[in-house]
Amino acid sequence: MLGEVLQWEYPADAVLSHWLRARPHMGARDRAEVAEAVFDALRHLRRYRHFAESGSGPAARRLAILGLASVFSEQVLDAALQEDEREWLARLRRIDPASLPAAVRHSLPDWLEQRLADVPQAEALIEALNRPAPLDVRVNPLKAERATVLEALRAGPAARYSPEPTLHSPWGIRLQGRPSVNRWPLFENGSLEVQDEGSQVLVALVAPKRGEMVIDYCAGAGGKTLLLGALMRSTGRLYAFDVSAARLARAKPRVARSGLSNVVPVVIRADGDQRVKRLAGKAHRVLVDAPCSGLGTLRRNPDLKWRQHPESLAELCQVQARILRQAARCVAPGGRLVYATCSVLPEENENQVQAFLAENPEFELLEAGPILADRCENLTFQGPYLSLRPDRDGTDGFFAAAMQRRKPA
Ligand SMILES: C[S@@+](CC[C@H](N)C(=O)[O-])C[C@H]1O[C@@H](n2cnc3c(N)ncnc32)[C@H](O)[C@@H]1O
Repeated sequence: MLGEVLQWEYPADAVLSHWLRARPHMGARDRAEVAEAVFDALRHLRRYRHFAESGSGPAARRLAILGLASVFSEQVLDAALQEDEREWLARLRRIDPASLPAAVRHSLPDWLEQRLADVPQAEALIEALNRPAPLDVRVNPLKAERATVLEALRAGPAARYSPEPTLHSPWGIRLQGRPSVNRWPLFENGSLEVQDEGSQVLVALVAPKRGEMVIDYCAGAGGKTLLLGALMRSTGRLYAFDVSAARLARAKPRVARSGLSNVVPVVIRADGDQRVKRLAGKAHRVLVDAPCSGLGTLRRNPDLKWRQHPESLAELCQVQARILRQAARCVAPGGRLVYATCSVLPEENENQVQAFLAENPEFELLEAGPILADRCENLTFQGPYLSLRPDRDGTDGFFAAAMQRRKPA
């Protein structure tokens, strides 16, 4: 299966789910261990490939052994290996990672190692992106209170996942391990959704109010739509736009579970969409959760660093600029435009916002800190943007900028 993942034809989690679905009799623990080993191999692929050069036998087996070494104790794994494999692994265990070149140690392609070097405290960020993430869920404020849900989780079988309130988001609960949240009654009745804490904070920056007209311009499967709608207390109108009908379709059951009645999903065209044109200058808030490299989510999607390349990134940057320009036209005078990504690269983030503001003087940048002060505690701000990082904030990497269309004088 690792061999198939390494063809890069499909995202790793899709290959893994397909493989696991074909093995219905495999136990929950075995499934979790296979998933962990595959993701570990993807996280550390460059380092493991460097190590695998010294072994013998099929390369995918050597990579799999290195992934499994992160899951099983030395004793358990060694018992399943051949003599030469045991000796090879023992030799590797003695290598000091600090002796390896940085890009090999960090398991990054050269181009990405160079781009990340410009980000402040790059080493800490890269190390955090190379570690597995906990799972964050969000309480649906329309249906439940965080304290009540937390109490219920701690009193039931979910207690083994050590539920804790998230530090920054007032709606989040952090779980350790790999719980199957989608089978929990609180999930089925719409009280809980899976959503990274960073994504929750980003919605707080949009801060929609009751009765407003709001557009989630790149709504996808509705991760942020659901919280936007709940903050509007299911009033007003919340357009969920996306060019992908398949992604929007995945939002449908989630909206149904959440109890929201203000969401209007619309499949739009990338250019010249008439529905978008009709909304020119009308929306109080527009969120652009732009398609991006996703490099801020490497903890959960480690294959992204191997699936992206400088050309795909340059293309994404052009798409981002175009979507931002189009979405901005929908913002009413005095209304708010939020541009967000789950990337940590300046070219997808600050640089996009600066270029947009230079071209569109009718928009001004707002300070994210004061907007978030009443809802989200313990956040660090350096400048006007919201920037979240796994090493500092414990969330995936996110960026967001809030802008306002000036009212005519
Ligand atoms: C980062 S994802 C959105 C994730 C979603 N907001 C969430 O929180 O779950 C970006 C989305 O932008 C959509 N997209 C790509 N090009 C677009 C365009 N020109 N206009 C609107 N949406 C677009 C993609 O289909 C994708 O669903």
